[in-house]
Order: sequence, then C-alpha cells, then structure tokens
Amino acid sequence: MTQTNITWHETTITKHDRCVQNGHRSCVLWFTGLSGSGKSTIANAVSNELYRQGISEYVLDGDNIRHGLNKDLGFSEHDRTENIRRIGEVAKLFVDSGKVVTTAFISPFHSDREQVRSLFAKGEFIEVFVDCPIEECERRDPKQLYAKARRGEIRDFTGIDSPYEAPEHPEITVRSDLISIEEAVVKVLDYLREKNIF
Ligand SMILES: Nc1ncnc2c1ncn2[C@@H]1O[C@H](COP(=O)(O)OS(=O)(=O)O)[C@@H](OP(=O)(O)O)[C@H]1O
Ligand SMILES: Nc1ncnc2c1ncn2[C@@H]1O[C@H](COP(=O)(O)OP(=O)(O)O)[C@@H](O)[C@H]1O
Repeated sequence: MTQTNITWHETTITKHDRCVQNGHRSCVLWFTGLSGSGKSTIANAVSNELYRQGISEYVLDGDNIRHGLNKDLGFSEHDRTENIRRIGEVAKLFVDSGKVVTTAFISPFHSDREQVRSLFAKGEFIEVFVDCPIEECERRDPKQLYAKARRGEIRDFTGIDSPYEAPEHPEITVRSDLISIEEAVVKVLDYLREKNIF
C-alpha cells in the first residue's frame, strides 16, 4: 500500500553535523557474496578495526536481522527482495546517524542492490563483492547448509537452486579464496582512506 498524507520532517541536527562531530564521513560497506564466502567474517573484522581506530561503526548481519526485523521473511525471490529493501532503509538511517555501517547479506539480485544504492548520495554506497568460488564455499560450509541443500533439506539455496547475480562493477572486490581475512581488511580500509571517509 502506498502511503498518503505523510510529510518528511527535516531534523535540526543534520548528517553533516554528526559527521563533523565524529570527525569522519559516514557510508555503508555493502558486502555481497555466496553463503560461506566470508561476508560476515570480513565485515566483522573491518568493523573491529574501524572501532579500534575510533570510527563510529555498526554491523548489520544477515542472520541477526532475520531473527528480528525480518523474521517474517523467507528465501523466495519476493522475500529476499523485501529483506534487502528493508535493510537498505535501515542502513540509510545508520548512515544518516553518522556511522560507517557494514552489512553482510547475500543480496543475490543485482536490481535489489542497485535499488539500495539509489537511496544514497554518490560515494556513500560502497559495494564489496566477496568473490569466492562456490566449490570453496561448499568446502568451508561453516553452517553445514550446503550439505543440507545437496540432500534436498533446504530449498532455494543460493548457488544451488537459487541464483546469485555477481556485481558487475563493485567498488571493491575481495577474492576470499586468494587473500587472507587480514589482507581483505587492509584492502577495505585503504579504499575508505583513499575516498577520504576518514
Ligand atoms: N535458502 C537459503 N539460501 C541462502 N541462505 C540461507 C538459506 N536458508 C537459510 N540461509 C541462511 O540465511 C543467510 C542468508 O540470509 P540473507 O538475509 O543474507 O539472504 S538474502 O540476502 O535475502 O538472500 C545465510 O547466511 P550466510 O551463510 O551468512 O550468507 C544462511 O545462513
Ligand atoms: N580469506 C577469508 N576471508 C573470509 N573468510 C574466510 C577466509 N578464509 C577462510 N574463511 C572462513 O570462511 C568462513 C566464512 O564464513 P562466513 O563469514 O560466515 O561467510 P558468509 O557470511 O559469507 O556466509 C569462515 O569460517 C571463515 O573463517
């Protein structure tokens, strides 16, 4: 349902004010990749390092959001699109609050990611493609979900019987089968410094 009779209220204190107070710009690092590619691991490691350096950060992680805000959603194409739409809106609020937000969602559909990108000012949405061959993700299988999907116990599993559309022009690509977690963190932080986020 489209809402009517709703007015947007500008706050007195703006995103700019909050960024000045924090001493850095805000943005979202949008990690995308197959299950087991390393999104959560790298997003968390990046956030830890940002925190250590005094940057105001926050992690939005797939499994956690699906326990609360999005617990009504499953893994159909429609539900994944709605999942990403809501998370995009939440990420926008966090960016407005002045934070460097890391998100770790498979976000398999190109159009959904581009829809989220369109919510942000230029340079605020940083797509991080955690690129890892499915064979390696399946070998890692940290939650034994590939094994279950292969046995037919999980339907619509990304990479098995549900598609993953790899980003065409991500701001950052991390080949998590070729570089270490530490090297991935350095790559992401170098990008943020190069773009004068902090
Ligand atoms: N069918 C199916 N396909 C993919 N993933 C599944 C599925 N069922 C459960 N899981 C678990 O849910 C996590 C993915 O949730 P996301 O919110 O990131 O997915 S999506 O962006 O809406 O596609 C995913 O987490 P990660 O392994 O961290 O990616 C899985 O643990
Ligand atoms: N270079 C790497 N980058 C990220 N994760 C790695 C790397 N090498 C091994 N791993 C392991 O792969 C697994 C990735 O799991 P996870 O971060 O939960 O992936 P995702 O969030 O994409 O599902 C973890 O057990 C992690 O320790």
